[in-house]
Amino acid sequence: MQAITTFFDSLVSVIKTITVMDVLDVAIVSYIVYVAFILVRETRAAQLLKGVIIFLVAYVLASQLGLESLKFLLNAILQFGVVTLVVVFQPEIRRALEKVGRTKLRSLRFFSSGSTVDDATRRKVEKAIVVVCDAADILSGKKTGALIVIERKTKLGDIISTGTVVDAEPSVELFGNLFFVNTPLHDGAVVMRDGRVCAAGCFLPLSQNFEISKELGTRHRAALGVSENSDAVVVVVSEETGLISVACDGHLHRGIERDYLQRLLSNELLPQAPAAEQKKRRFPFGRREHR
Ligand SMILES: Nc1ncnc2c1ncn2[C@@H]1O[C@H](COP(=O)(O)OP(=O)(O)OP(=O)(O)O)[C@@H](O)[C@H]1O
Repeated sequence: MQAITTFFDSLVSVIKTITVMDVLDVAIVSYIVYVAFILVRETRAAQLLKGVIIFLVAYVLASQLGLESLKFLLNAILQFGVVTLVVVFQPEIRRALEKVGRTKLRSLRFFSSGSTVDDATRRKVEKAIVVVCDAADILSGKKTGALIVIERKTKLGDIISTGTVVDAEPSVELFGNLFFVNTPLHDGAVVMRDGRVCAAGCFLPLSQNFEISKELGTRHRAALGVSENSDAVVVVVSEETGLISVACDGHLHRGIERDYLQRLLSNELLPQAPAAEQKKRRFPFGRREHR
């Protein structure tokens, strides 16, 4: 009984020393950990996170139990580990930092005041989405390979500069011409910006993801690559199978029907009303991922 009283006394005295700033401090750190977890949840960095936690637990145990050799070894790994992790996970770190950079205050729930895109831009994007879907459907039927990158907030100037500037209103005929086999611009990707076809024949970075299915060639790897390094949405039509796929946020969604493609692109590219935005999930019709 005496021990319990002493325990509660010391608990109360510890609680009394907690200030508002301590609570704020813990809340901020918890939020950062939560955001970091959300950012890495569906990337290969998630496995890394587990590895790091196991490593830290081993380090603490080694220190507590006085296992000096193990502690020395873990210490040595730790010294090189940080640099190695930064090099190996450079794409993930870059993407996470870009995501943080793209966060707008008003997109936080407290500041949310609805859509900021004017009606004219919205109509232009809506029209472009329909054209991209129609074109993808037709190219899919003809088994003509296509790669269409739709720029969002991350500017793709470095990718556009590898191709030829087109700057044209999108149309099914234009996409048909651009991807027609053996024409000068059919090799590479078309980049769209603000509802217009900005450039064609662009070279994209290939994905470094070693978990991608072996049956996927460089067109799909290029689509994934640009979606890993930016917030672009990429539509791919396979020359081999005619399948339509979409790469977004480092994920490839294969075998998509035209109508599903239109709903998906609308969800990703058109700002939602605040209430709808809260309900919105990425790829709301279920993940169709095949790697
Ligand atoms: N880094 C790249 N950037 C842009 N386009 C690329 C890139 N790599 C390949 N491509 C395009 O993909 C074409 C080659 O596709 P490949 O057959 O290797 O890929 P795939 O994923 O198997 O596609 P498909 O199913 O259409 O055959 C190239 O001719 C080129 O048009």
